[in-house]
Amino acid sequence: MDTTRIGLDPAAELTLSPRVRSWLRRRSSRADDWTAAQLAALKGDRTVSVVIPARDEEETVGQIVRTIRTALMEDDPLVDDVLVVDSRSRDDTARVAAEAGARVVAQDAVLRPLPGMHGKGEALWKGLAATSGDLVVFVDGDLYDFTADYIIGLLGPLLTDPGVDYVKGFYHRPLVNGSHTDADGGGRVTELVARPLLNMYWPDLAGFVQPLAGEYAGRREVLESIPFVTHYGVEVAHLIDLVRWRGLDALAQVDLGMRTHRHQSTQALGRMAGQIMLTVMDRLDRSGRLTAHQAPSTLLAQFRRGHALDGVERELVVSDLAVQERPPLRTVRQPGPRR
Ligand SMILES: O=c1ccn([C@@H]2O[C@H](COP(=O)(O)OP(=O)(O)O)[C@@H](O)[C@H]2O)c(=O)[nH]1
Ligand SMILES: O=C(O)[C@@H](COP(=O)(O)O)O[C@H]1O[C@H](CO)[C@@H](O)[C@H](O)[C@H]1O
Repeated sequence: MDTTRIGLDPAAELTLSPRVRSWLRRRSSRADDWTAAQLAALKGDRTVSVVIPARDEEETVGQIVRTIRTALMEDDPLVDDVLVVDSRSRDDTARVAAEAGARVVAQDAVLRPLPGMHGKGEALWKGLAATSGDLVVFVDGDLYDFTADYIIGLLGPLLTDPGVDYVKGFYHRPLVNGSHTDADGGGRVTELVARPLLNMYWPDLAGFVQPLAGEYAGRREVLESIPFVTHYGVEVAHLIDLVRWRGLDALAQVDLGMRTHRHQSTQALGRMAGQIMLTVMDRLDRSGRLTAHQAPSTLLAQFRRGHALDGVERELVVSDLAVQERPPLRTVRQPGPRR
């Protein structure tokens, strides 16, 4: 595409906007900028909850919980509560997490009079409801190389700068496929879907290295004031909603080094991508920037090896990608942390 067609001087160096470059300088940090002892001393009477959404994570959740308990509850009292939200697991996630020392709640047991919704965003919203920490840290339960530095890094800006409301982690994301590792092949939905869409419609968010990172933290009063999209739309919706409500400067990011996790299949990521696209289109529609004359279908037809179908040597798999949305938690119950 000819850059002049979109108003760019062909000779100009293509770079981030001055606002984003300034934000990068001021709002990026590293996990080793702080120590657990320093932050534990700075914490004062503020409390910290860690929420781990976990669906079928029996292989990894125990080590994550033990690491947090040992380093950040016993050695240095930085964390006050570790909650694993058992998200309809079909394995021993709940037992493994409890034996490792976590509090465990079943996703559908929280705020029970409400009918249950589905997916990761629901697990996170229920985890927020089932904890009381003034600061809340979200960590995926499928991480292979989790260290306490993830939590320390995410809490650093929140405990040292009252102007920061929400902190995203970033890291190198290898794609590990059996014996083969692509050093930067992870974050496939980030690179193929989320990053292009955010750059197109919310260029102020272009400085986030990992906009879909599953490790992030925020102030409770802020987290309880934003909606949680269900399934995998939750992360992209948080950034869009927060930058609009609190402004870019209330957001920060921290370098957590490296992240390896259990990878989903390409077709599973196709469903995730669809949920993220539906979430983005919803936000564009709400802001009047992309009014759909016809609502997008939420059905996704995928094909895999298997039974022949109508002359095609493939098995048809149709999924409904529809996402829902939990309202801000404070609209559902009394605001603020419950001691
Ligand atoms: O319905 C769900 C789907 C996912 N998860 C958890 O959310 C985290 C991230 O999900 P996943 O690993 O599937 O996403 P990916 O990291 O592959 O993008 C993991 O701890 C999952 O166990 C969950 O609690 N409920
Ligand atoms: O970043 C991504 O593209 C996806 C998939 O990562 P991989 O390609 O499996 O490394 O993973 C993230 O996206 C999800 C949706 O926001 C988050 O919920 C996950 O925590 C995060 O791992």
